[in-house]
Formats: sequence, structure tokens, C-alpha cells
Amino acid sequence: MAETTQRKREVFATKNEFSVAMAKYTAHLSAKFCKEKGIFTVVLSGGGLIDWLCKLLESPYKDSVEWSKWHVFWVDERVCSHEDPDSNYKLAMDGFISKVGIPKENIYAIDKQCAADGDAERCATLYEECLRNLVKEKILPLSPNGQYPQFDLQLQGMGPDGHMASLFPKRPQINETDKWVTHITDSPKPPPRRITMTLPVINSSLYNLMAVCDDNTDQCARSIAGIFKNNNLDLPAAHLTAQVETMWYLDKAAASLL
Ligand SMILES: O=C1O[C@H](COP(=O)(O)O)[C@@H](O)[C@H](O)[C@H]1O
Repeated sequence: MAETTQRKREVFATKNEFSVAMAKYTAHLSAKFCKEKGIFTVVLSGGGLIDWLCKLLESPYKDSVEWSKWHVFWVDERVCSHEDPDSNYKLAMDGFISKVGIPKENIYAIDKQCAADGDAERCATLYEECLRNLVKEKILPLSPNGQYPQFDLQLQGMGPDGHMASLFPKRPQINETDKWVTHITDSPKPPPRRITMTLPVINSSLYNLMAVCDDNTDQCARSIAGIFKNNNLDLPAAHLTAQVETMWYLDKAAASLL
């Protein structure tokens, strides 16, 4: 898929400024889409992201965001029980979703039984079916090329190795274009069994916000430099684009080699 938007980036001096900016960005788009079409479709990842969304749980956002109009999805998920500490669903439910008024029926987790059974391939098939049904119900539109579902906003993080969602370096999933959701059973980062939206689906989103904080290991900073200075396409996150805006929020450490 061709690049559709230029990467933009902002660097934040403190964790507080970083989280405030994430909340502002998300709340602004929530208000825009709720006004324009009555719903807001948001895709979450796991990892540090949920913690960085903490300011949305505070004033003025907690009471002003139209949570009842949100529809929530996961860009990737670990294939394990919904109660497992590894579950991205559990992470988001405990740290964010349970604290705001998003209707239960608007929360699209991977199939509970199939996840508990550890069947990654079936979980991916069922999640794609779920998305296809939502297209039929007109909750999700298709991208202009008619091939992929189009979300309003994806909020993601990047792993130190440059992975995004569960698209890892040197793994074939990054090249998948037929499916909307695929699976991996040998993820280099545990747990090994996961599902992930495919790159063309990720890049069909109207807005993509990639949030990266480096936990003092320098590894994220090296990957960020690889992406912004060398456009190193061996790093899956270097392929990130969007239909309207591709925004990168970095903390000082993540931006330290730019
Ligand atoms: O394993 C995963 O890692 C990425 C990055 O996580 P972070 O802890 O480095 O922020 C995350 O975006 C993805 O959803 C998750 O499954």
C-alpha cells in the first residue's frame, strides 16, 4: 500500500505532558466523529498505551467525552483467557474501559472460549468475521479502495524491536494483504500465540497515533532513529501510515537519537 500521509511527530519532556497530549488528541477526535456520524471507532493496543491514556480518566475528559458512542477494538491480542494477566483485553478493561461508560455491546474482544482454548488461527478468523459483520451493520465503513475496514482512530505503541501490533521484524505477517486479521504462533515476544490486524487494515485508519516511551534501554530510541532517519522498513512500525494523519508521540528518551 502506498504511503498516504507524512509521519508527524511531537516530543514531550515529561510523562505528564505526554499523557495530557494523548488525552487531548483522543478527546478531540472523539468529539469530531461523534458530532459528524454519531459514533467513534477506536482501536487499542496493549503495552504501555493503557497507562498513557490515564488523563482521559480525569477532568475534564472523564465527564465530557461521549463514552456511550465509543466502539472499541484491539489491534492485536494475545491468545489466552480473558482473565490472564497477558490479555490486552484485561489490561484495557482493568486500567481504562471499566472506569468509563462504554456500552458492553460496543466492546469487541476476541472470542472468549477460543482464546482460552489457545486456538490462534480460529481467533483470528472469528475476529475478522466480527469486523465483516460490523461492516454489514454499517458500524464500520470500508476504506476507499473497498477492501478493508476503516477505523476512526488507532492508538498504538511500538516495541523496542520496532514491532507494532503483533507484526514483528522478520516475520511474514507484515506482508499479509488478503486477510484483515491474521495470527502468529511463534511471536518473539511472549506469549507466542497472538492475533493481529494486518498492515493494510492498520493503515486504512483515518488517524493513527503511535505513542512511544523508551524505558531507559535505548532500544526504542534506536528503532525510532531507524524509522525517522533511515526509513528502515525492516522495522514493522516504519510502515505505519493513515488516511488522514499519522502522528508519533515520543518521550524525550525515545527521541534522543533524532
Ligand atoms: O506485545 C505487545 O507489544 C506492543 C508494544 O508494547 P509496549 O509494552 O512496548 O508499549 C503493543 O503495542 C502490543 O499491543 C502488545 O501486544
